[in-house]
Amino acid sequence: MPPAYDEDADFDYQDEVPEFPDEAALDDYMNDEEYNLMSEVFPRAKQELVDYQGWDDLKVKLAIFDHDFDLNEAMVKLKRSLKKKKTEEALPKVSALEQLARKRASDAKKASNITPDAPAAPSRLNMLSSLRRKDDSRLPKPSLASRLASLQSRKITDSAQQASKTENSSSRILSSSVRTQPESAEIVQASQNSLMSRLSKLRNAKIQESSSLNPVANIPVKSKVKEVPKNSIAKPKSLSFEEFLLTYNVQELSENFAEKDCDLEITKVILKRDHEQTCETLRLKRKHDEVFSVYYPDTNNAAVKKQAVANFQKQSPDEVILEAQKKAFEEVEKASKGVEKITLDNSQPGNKDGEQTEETPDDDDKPFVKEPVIRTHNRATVPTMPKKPVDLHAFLSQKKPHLSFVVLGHVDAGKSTLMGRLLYDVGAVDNKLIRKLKRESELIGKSSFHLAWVMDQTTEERNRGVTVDICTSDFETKNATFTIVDAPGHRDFVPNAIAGVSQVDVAVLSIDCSTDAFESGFNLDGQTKEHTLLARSLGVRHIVVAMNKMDSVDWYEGRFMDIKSELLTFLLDVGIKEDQVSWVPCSGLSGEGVYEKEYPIGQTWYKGPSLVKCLEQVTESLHTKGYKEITEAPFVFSTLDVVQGNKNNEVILSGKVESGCIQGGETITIFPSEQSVLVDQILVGNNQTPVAAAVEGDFVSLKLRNAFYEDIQSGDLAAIVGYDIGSAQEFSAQILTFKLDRPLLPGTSFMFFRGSCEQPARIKKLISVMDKGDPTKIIKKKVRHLGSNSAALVEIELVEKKRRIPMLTIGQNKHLGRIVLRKEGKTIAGGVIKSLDL
Ligand SMILES: Nc1nc2c(ncn2[C@@H]2O[C@H](COP(=O)(O)OP(=O)(O)OP(=O)(O)O)[C@@H](O)[C@H]2O)c(=O)[nH]1
Repeated sequence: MPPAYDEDADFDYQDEVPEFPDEAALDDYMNDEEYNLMSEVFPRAKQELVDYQGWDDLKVKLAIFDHDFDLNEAMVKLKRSLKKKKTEEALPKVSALEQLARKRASDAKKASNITPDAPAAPSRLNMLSSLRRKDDSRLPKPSLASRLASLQSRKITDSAQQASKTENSSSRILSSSVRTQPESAEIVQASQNSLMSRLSKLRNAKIQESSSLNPVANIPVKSKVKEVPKNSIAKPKSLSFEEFLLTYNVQELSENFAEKDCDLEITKVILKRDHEQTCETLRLKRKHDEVFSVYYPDTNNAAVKKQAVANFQKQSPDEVILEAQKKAFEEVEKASKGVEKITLDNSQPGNKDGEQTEETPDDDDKPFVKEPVIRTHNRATVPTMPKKPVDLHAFLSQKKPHLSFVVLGHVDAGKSTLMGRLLYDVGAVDNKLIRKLKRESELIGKSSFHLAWVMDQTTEERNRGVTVDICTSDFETKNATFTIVDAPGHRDFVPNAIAGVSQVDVAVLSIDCSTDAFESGFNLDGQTKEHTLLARSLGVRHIVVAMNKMDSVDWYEGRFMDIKSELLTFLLDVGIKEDQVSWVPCSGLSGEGVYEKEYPIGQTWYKGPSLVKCLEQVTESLHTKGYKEITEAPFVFSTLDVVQGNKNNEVILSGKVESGCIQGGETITIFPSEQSVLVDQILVGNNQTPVAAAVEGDFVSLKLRNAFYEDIQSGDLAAIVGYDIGSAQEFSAQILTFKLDRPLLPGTSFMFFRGSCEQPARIKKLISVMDKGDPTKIIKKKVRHLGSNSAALVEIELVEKKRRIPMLTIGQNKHLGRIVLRKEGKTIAGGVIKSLDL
């Protein structure tokens, strides 16, 4: 049994960012690009928060992450939720001016206590202050103003280079600059207050000058400084500019000092700080936007807008791939349509009478040949009586019980040989035919296949050595009559196997017991498991395991037991009960264990019945329906084969009586064409012997009169007049999924099989998931996807609206209400139809 598919392990449908228990978790969550950005922004954020309390690293990182690494935004948000530290500077009730006054007073006091002989060590303030003096010989560096000017000009040059780079880079980066331009303006605006706006004029003047000159050496700093009127200096003389700014942030400066009181150099320092901060923020933001954002032309610049629009009109790499994939699928579809058409075209109807209700498929849809058009006819409403009514009581009591069984198994498991042997041994095939087949097979060097050829009748099957189509053969023993359906073992013909399995009550599972053969048929892509799942899904009531080719392992009991134990585990896992399985060692080639041929002397450990005897026993145990049940049920027939008769409008339908009974002279309606036809004769067996009646379970041929051959296909259903069979395009089904490579989602497409009908279909809706052991127990109602090994109620929609499939629910018929879903060459689910949306 495949392990249950863990729905939630593989598929995380949550789009939200998860909760992070700690900093490490957040770091792990970020991709490389985000992590690098965080490493750049985070230290700056921490610096900004030195005056605040109540934060930790995780909180700060989360704020940055939540604001897409926009430091300004993150800080604004974070600071709102934090408290300022209660430092002297931060005391809310003391104004900046008052603090300044206090500080000056205390400085003055300290200065008065210092004696001239013992000069106090110069305070840091004084040192810095003295460093600024122009005539100070210890000052080799340019003044703060000149340093600022040089810095600004460097930044400007950088920005100019950056801008030109941006313009020449890819369309995406161009778009990035498009987007960030207005934002940069906003950021600058936001970070500048009334003081800043005035000072920006000064900065602009500086930018103009410095961009034309060597930023450091050539600027005549003093003269430049002189251009700005130096008003009274409000800054305490004892404070350096740096210290002054450390004491007061930009906001406080702008609020508490009149513009005229501002020292030019204070302004410059503010400018410097502000400019650096702005440049850094912009750089980070641009970097982030390039990586993560989708850009839109939100500028009034027509050229940029045009460029951005042009960029977006090009195909993205994803679109290129999707387009290529789409084309590839179209090619495949086109090719497969052609193949489909070649076979379907054989059954093209002629222009006969009858009302045509189907549209002619348009040429775009079907480029090669037209779909067969199934016409709808006027159906009869009044039943007709049997020509020569039979006493059904007497008929049923004389009739031997009948059993139909399918032969399943991996390719080359010896199915055809086994059935050939069986037919030969029970006398259904005469010696003459066997000799002829032996001669023919020897001629092409395949003498061991002569028994298989009893079943594999077409030239293709004989040449390839594999069964392609399903073929049926009848035989009879003393106690029962049988119909064998030989299904192909090759995986390419599983749809044919489905058609075969859906017709029968019992499956004979042929296992190749020769060395390593069981293992290759059972493991991986072997057909043994898939066939067993089909048998289980399609309502097979008993499985007889033919442990075949035992001659090749000298009837070794150990081999038999090993295979039995492994296979039984699987059968139990898929829901088959132990008493629904029988085990028979045999050899199709030599005949031991098939019918009456004794086992060789070496085989002493198996005392059970031969394969045929075992089938007789099973027939008896399943044959439980009596006269009342059979006669009261509506006659329903499923078609396996359609042959045109010799007479005009004569058609022979071969198939199985699914319920009820029929006699010659009665009228039936065939669906979906809804033509009502008279049953002229009922024929059974390999020799097509006429019989008076056919009852549930019988494989018969119905010779019909007044039938339109071209409107009948294999898979059609027929019923007694008055019983309606619909052709739904949508229906609800209870399915059991097998091992899935991918979960089933609404919209998942697959091939739908009902009997020998197949059509592309998709999941329309997942309604609920139920307990596998008890389908009445609903486990989950809101279902987003369906994993392996789950039982669920789903809505299925057939894709090809023009090809109608007649259907019955499981409540109406235990066999015909069963379905199989396959995808990419694998059986993915089996199920039953619960209700039809007619
Ligand atoms: N030793 C031995 N060989 C067997 C036996 N039965 C079949 N074979 C050989 O196995 C090969 C395949 O036999 P088939 O009967 O064609 O197998 P199959 O399962 O019908 O094959 P498909 O129809 O292709 O799935 C042939 O060469 C047979 O001669 C058997 O009982 N013993």
